[in-house]
Amino acid sequence: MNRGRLIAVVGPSGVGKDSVMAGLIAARPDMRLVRRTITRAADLGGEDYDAVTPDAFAEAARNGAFCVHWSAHGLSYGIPADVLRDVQTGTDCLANFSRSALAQASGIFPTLTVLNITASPATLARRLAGRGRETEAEIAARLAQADKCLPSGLNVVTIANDGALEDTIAQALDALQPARA
Ligand SMILES: Nc1ncnc2c1ncn2[C@@H]1O[C@H](COP(=O)(O)OP(=O)(O)O)[C@@H](O)[C@H]1O
Ligand SMILES: O=P(O)(O)OC[C@H]1O[C@H](OP(=O)(O)OP(=O)(O)O)[C@H](O)[C@@H]1O
Repeated sequence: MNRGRLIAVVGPSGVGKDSVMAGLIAARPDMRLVRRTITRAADLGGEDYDAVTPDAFAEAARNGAFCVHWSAHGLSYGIPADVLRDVQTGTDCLANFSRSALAQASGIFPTLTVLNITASPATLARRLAGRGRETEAEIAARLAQADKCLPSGLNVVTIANDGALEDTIAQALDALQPARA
């Protein structure tokens, strides 16, 4: 079977995951940019997501709407179930992911590829404040979780995003080639 990859983009809050993903999709429109379901108020920016209530999320999860879901920052996040079908039929799918959900995802997606974005603590703090989506307390809580480890044994590409976004995107595009094993 001509399998695609689930490309899970991970890294601390404010590191630039959504920004890098936007650049990747602009250069590789053949990939699917996964639209997540999140129990976050609508229209807060940063990414296009399906905003739902906690009750609606729980019901969707019970009904099998997600292939992977997790909780973080007091929110629930779900990856639509049809991503599994797309990957199995050859489409590379790009998703903003939790480091804590990678072990779960690797059991479902044998072609899981992890794009691990890093930046210094000072860069993270500056970017989160500049983004303006979270309160100061929420930003502090996110910065406290910046150093989470990745599970061992995964296919991981690590790229620093302290410099120009264009450079990071170019490195990521290069690292994600070839598209097929
Ligand atoms: N290389 C970069 N240089 C400068 N600003 C950046 C860079 N990458 C991302 N940003 C900015 O940092 C903020 C956080 O980026 P975002 O993509 O939302 O991160 P994440 O999804 O990892 O939380 C945004 O305001 C974004 O425009
Ligand atoms: O387990 P972790 O790797 O710490 O990730 C926890 C959550 O943080 C990010 O969410 P979100 O996009 O809401 O936040 P961010 O933009 O501030 O990273 C990421 O997509 C996960 O859902």
